[in-house]
Amino acid sequence: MALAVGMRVLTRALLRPWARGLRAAPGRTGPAAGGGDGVRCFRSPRVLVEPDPAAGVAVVKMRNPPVNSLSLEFLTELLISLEKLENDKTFHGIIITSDCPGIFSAGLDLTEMCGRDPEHYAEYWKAVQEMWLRFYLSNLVVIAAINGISPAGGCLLSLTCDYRVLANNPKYAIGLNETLLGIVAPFWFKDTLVNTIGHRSAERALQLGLLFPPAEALRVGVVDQVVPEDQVQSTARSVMAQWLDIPDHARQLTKILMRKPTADRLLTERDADIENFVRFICKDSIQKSLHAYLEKLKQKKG
Ligand SMILES: CCCCCCCCCCC/C=C/C(=O)SCCNC(=O)CCNC(=O)[C@H](O)C(C)(C)COP(=O)(O)OP(=O)(O)OC[C@H]1O[C@@H](n2cnc3c(N)ncnc32)[C@H](O)[C@@H]1OP(=O)(O)O
Repeated sequence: MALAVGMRVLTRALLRPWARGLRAAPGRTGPAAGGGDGVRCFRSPRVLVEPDPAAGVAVVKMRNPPVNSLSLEFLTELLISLEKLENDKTFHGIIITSDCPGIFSAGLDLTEMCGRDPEHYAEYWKAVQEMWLRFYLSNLVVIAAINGISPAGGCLLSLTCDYRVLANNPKYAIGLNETLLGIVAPFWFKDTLVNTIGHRSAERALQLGLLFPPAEALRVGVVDQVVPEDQVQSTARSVMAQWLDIPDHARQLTKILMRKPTADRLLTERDADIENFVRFICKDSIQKSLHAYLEKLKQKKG
């Protein structure tokens, strides 16, 4: 228990000033109607939280259209929602899913990594680290109901969860495809994938930038279950019930036991990781490839 409390204190202490500022800002987030049972439902412009107090579960819907790219503001709102749910003793589990049809998350927001200054890159990267740390170490059961394509950072967010349910739609794919963009998945992205699918499969997937369609994602273990699209949410709910049957303290401590060494690696190298990212992303060659990639995305439309 002391370990669990220690981890919560540590991760809370890591909450960035940008998050504190936003939390205090009136009108950005705020309590909304949550029923007559005293449980509050928190909303923010890009995150919709649907609480089910009787089940001890909240569904967190990402709605940052068009593609749920993980911008600085969106990451901040996601973290604040997570923190609020963690601090509310009503909740023991969350299901994270998308409100954008066909897209779980397009990953990190490329516009946050292009044509900005080094200070911005550092701030953005710290927010990405924070998202990973907070979700990876959350004391809640976190289940991803993946109802759309989920490349790169979108896959990373799924990999922080305790269980992944993917909709069986041939248009959906999931994976860390960074090499296809000419960028390198950082060591903690890599560690999370290795912890999920093993070293050999991770090495192949990372070098080739593989995006796995549902059947392959299940075979390699990137996801735990593939179900018809209309059963993703209900499956996530029944899996959640099974996880919530386990005594919470034993499950939480086991989660920390399994994940702490991986998280510690980033925690001890956090500043160096930010410096590496800023140095890497500021390179002319990287900026050119990211610009070209964004242009290609825009031209795709016609
Ligand atoms: C030495 C070691 C040092 C290591 C240092 C670290 C190195 C850096 C590591 C960085 C890790 C990066 C992780 C990432 O997550 S990068 C992002 C990866 N994501 C993708 O490649 C997905 C890109 N998007 C798509 O493929 C499609 O958009 C998608 C299939 C998701 C949806 O297709 P759809 O046809 O529905 O929509 P559009 O393509 O038309 O897109 C609509 C608009 O959204 C914009 N868009 C899309 N994706 C992003 C994004 N990730 N960020 C920002 N904006 C995005 C797209 O441009 C369209 O915009 P417009 O409407 O303005 O045209």
